[in-house]
Amino acid sequence: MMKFGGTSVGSPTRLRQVVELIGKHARQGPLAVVVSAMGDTTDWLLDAAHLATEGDLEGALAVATRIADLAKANAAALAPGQATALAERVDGLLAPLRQLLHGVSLTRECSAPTRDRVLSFGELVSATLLAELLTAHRTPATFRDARQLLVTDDRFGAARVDLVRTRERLQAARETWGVEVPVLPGFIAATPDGRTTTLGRNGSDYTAALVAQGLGASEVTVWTDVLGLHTADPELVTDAYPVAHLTHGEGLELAAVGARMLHPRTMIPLIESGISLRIRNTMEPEHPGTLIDAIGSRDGQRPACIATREDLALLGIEVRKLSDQFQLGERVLAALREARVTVWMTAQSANGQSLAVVVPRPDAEHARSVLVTELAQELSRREVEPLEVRQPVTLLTLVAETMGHGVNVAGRFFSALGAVGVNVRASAQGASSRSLSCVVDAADTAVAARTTHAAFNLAHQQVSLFVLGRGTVGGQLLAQLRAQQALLRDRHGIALRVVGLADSKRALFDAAGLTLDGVEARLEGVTPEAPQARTLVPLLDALRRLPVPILVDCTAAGGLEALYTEAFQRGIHVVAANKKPLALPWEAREALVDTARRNHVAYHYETTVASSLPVIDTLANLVRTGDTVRLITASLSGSLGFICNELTAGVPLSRAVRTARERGFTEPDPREDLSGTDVARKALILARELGLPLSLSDVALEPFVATDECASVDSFFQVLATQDAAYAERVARCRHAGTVLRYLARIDPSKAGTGSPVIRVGPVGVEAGHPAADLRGSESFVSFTTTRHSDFPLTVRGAGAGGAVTASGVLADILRISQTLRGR
Ligand SMILES: Nc1ncnc2c1ncn2[C@@H]1O[C@H](COP(=O)(O)OP(=O)(O)O)[C@@H](O)[C@H]1O
Ligand SMILES: N[C@@H](CC(=O)OP(=O)(O)O)C(=O)O
Repeated sequence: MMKFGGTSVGSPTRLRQVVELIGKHARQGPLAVVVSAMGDTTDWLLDAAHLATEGDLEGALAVATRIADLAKANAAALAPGQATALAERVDGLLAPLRQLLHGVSLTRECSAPTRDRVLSFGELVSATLLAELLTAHRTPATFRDARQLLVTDDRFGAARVDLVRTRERLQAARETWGVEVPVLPGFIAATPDGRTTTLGRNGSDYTAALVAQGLGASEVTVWTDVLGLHTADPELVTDAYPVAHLTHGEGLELAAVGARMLHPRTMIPLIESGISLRIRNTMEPEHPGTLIDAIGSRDGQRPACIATREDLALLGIEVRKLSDQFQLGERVLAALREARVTVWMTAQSANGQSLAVVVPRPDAEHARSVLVTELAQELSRREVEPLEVRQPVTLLTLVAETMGHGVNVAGRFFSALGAVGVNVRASAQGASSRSLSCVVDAADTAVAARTTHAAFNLAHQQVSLFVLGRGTVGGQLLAQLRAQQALLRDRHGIALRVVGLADSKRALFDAAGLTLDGVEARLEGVTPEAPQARTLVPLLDALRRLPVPILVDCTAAGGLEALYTEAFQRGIHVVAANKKPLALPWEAREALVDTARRNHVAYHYETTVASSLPVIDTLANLVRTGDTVRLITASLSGSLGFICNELTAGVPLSRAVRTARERGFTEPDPREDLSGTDVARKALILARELGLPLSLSDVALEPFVATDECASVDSFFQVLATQDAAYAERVARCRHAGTVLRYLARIDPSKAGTGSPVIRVGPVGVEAGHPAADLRGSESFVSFTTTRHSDFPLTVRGAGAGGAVTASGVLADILRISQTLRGR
């Protein structure tokens, strides 16, 4: 048995392949064919019915013409010599459809039986034409009307098949058929009195399974447009991959929870009769595709599949009174069964007091009114809360044969969803232990499918980065990512993907990941747009939907705290080298940190003090472990450290500053360093880690160079040159006194509340033996004198400035988030 889906017969190229495949297999042994409507014909027919109901007959007939044109074009391409005859055939077949649409437009009513009749024309046309085309290509074939073979009840739209009568008819028919290949329309059937019914969307697979069973076929091949059944819908999850071999049980579970590949009932006849099912790609017929049989995979490779069923509604029913007299679950399900509403999932609380039911969204209102009637008395006595309907929602299910044996499957499933901020509205685990289902909002479908799929199928943790700034730090970060990406993925299981890059005026974003080679030049090509922070907010909405989203702030810009807040509120982590948001007035800084905490996201800023040196984390650990910090002394400015060393070596001030700037040691605006403001900010960040509610105005600050009169960076350099001699003299005085000029910060928590400043920042002449005396180049140091480290202060020392080291610190912060998520 071969079944060809709409995707296989939608274009001449594919149809040609179908005719060839059938020809080849028909020569090898008896073969039967089931075919679906061409391309999207079924959707078009639904549109036509809708337009006619609205009274738009012209629109409805135009749709009918579109369907006819597609069929004629396909037929003409395959059998040019018979184009006219086949076109007439198509028109003849569709004439009753036009009459039907006419009728609907007059009555403005399209009942379920009428809708099924309208829908049947898609399959009728494609099966009739396929039989003709096969015959024209020397594979004798005959159209066999499924409506005379498949007997159903009268649940139009989702009819139930009378299996016994259907099997009898198929067996009897087979006796009368000749050697020609029978070509049957999928999806359609009829009631015992001959009224056309349909089996539900994607029902052709079910037709194929039933016909295979009735005719005694050994195998069913479903030909489609993908290389088999994938671990998830490949349209939603780009990383999904085809599964080679599944058990019938897994196939049944996937079908039951709504994997679009398989109609819910397809597996049953196959299991009953031990028929294997293959899913293959029409355009790649050599590829083995997916095999679903009684045995399943023998090589122990058992992928976990994610199925998504969309366009559903969740009905919530809650009993107020604690009592078991309602038998809520039984009554609700019986009422819905009676009303012929399909129930995709139910979840009942352990005490039976609340119940969630998932139904097709188009049936939601009907289901609600059925339940309101069923529970009318209880509702009027206010024993049951008013029914809640949430829609549209998606049923997301993890299916794996070995799930029952795995540890922490549910934990991984739900924490993956939680990590990307997806709310689980209801959940259920079947007794089979083969599946775990949950209901999520429709808007979360893609992100939920991608994250859960990755959590179970991918060896690596995906991380999505939105990088702000491409200056000294941002540029280096991109270079390091380029260099480390492959190693991090292959050796450490972390796949870092830069999805966004922005500077102060432009932004680039691609959810699939930006190619890092040449990305800066591409950003340059974007039309500038300002103000930046506001235009970035919509991109955060896209970022939050990606796995482990992190906003990486490599700028030194002010005012980004609003963007951080927006990020935190969307469940996005922030890694920042930017000190400014941390130097805001105490309350604003607290509010920012608190927003991150409340939204359970990380805000890492190790590089804001002494670049990549482990200062913040060291201090946080001292505090967390109950040590008391008595004094912090530090040389926190790599640039001022460098400048002091240059001055000591006899270099004039203005030249020393220029070199520091060129080497990337200073802030973009060197006045921030030379005024001492940058050091004051860093000292403030450290003091606040101790819980001291201080602000920048509390810092006793003596600048290294007064920068007040300089309106611009250029004028500042002019002023600097006039001070070269004074600074040379100052250094000489220090040398004379046996000291070295340094710019230090001192934090003394014991001064808190005394009126004396806790934080002092300024130039100091230090004597030999002081930890700052022999600092080289741009080296920084921070020393913590604590209760536990009282005799020998805990000292952190090393390169404390520069693009490359800062970027490596930023990368380390990013990795810290990724590793925590992997539980390492
Ligand atoms: N788990 C899955 N594996 C493969 N394809 C899937 C899966 N889930 C959804 N799909 C989608 O189903 C499509 C094929 O289904 P369908 O449109 O019904 O094809 P056909 O017309 O051939 O029956 C694929 O193109 C793919 O986008
Ligand atoms: N044409 C019907 C039946 C079907 O199964 O089609 P396909 O094989 O293209 O999924 C539908 O669209 O629902």
